[in-house]
Amino acid sequence: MLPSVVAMMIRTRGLTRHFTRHQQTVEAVRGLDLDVREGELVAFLGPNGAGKSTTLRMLTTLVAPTSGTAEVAGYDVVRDQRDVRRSIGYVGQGNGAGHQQRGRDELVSQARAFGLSRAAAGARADELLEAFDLTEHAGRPVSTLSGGQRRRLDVAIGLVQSPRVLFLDEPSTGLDPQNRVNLQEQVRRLHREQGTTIVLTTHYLEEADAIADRVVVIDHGVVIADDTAVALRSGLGDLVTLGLASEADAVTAAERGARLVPGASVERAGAVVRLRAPRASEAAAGLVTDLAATGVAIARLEVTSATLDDVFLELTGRSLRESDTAPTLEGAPA
Ligand SMILES: Nc1ncnc2c1ncn2[C@@H]1O[C@H](COP(=O)(O)OP(=O)(O)OP(=O)(O)O)[C@@H](O)[C@H]1O
Repeated sequence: MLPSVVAMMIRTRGLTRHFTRHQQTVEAVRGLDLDVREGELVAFLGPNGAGKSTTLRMLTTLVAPTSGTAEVAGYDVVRDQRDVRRSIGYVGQGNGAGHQQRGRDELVSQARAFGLSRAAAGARADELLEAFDLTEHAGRPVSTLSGGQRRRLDVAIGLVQSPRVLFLDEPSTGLDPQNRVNLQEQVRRLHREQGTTIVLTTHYLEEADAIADRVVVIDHGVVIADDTAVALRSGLGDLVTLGLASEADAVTAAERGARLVPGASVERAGAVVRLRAPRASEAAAGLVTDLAATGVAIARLEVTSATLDDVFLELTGRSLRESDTAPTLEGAPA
């Protein structure tokens, strides 16, 4: 029996997975506590090897937890594997679609595998082809589709059984920027129109920012931040960079900035001053006027909002863009 109402669509407590190979242990996921409500669109963001895929594979019953618990749609991922699988769609990394099959046939056979009649399977396939702009390519063998079209077909296949939760593992990796944006739009539309709970993994900062209601930042198998992208970024504040005509002017600007911008952290390097503070952009105009009145000439002014990469840097001391290499078994954290 499918519980129609569950308090949380996903609930994990102390979810942990170790891998042991050649007598070395990697703690891929370490004590994950996570609650995802029905209808949320959540992105797991983290560098390669952070534990995102392993988390997804536990939630989709593909990998058993070493310890801890996880429930999906009200079902335990260890005890109620069949019910979990019936409630979810899962699109793994790479292409799941068979290469010689035609796109529409692939969708129909998946739908038939889930027990739909021939007519209902055909109707569902057509509906999904339409939703993912694939109708005109429906009769082509999957091997002839472009990377973006194939990925959209993968996501469509994950939706055949109208799952309560859709898991997407790095859906846009390997796609060019245009196809990536296109896929993101389709995912957001699916979420908006159908209200499907969606959990996806990504190591693209822009993707997490653009697509998700909520960003769970994972590093070395633990959650290091969990909030909306806006809240994560605004927690760090805006960055105001002032280029001054001389070092002496920069010293004055740093002093005035520290006084005039509430809660600012101020750094000076030569003739450049950087101020970071919540809503510093609003205080920037007042600072410019103040400095002009003091006779300090500003050669350059730049105001930028924090990015998710700044958030990751603040939390870990590493840039997500730079730390994007997979740790080896030897290099993994103990
Ligand atoms: N089957 C396995 N055997 C041994 N180690 C594994 C296995 N699967 C994952 N790992 C290790 O667990 C850690 C977490 O891997 P995981 O794939 O979950 O990270 P990820 O955040 O999804 O990375 P990516 O973005 O590269 O997919 C890595 O150090 C990885 O090498």
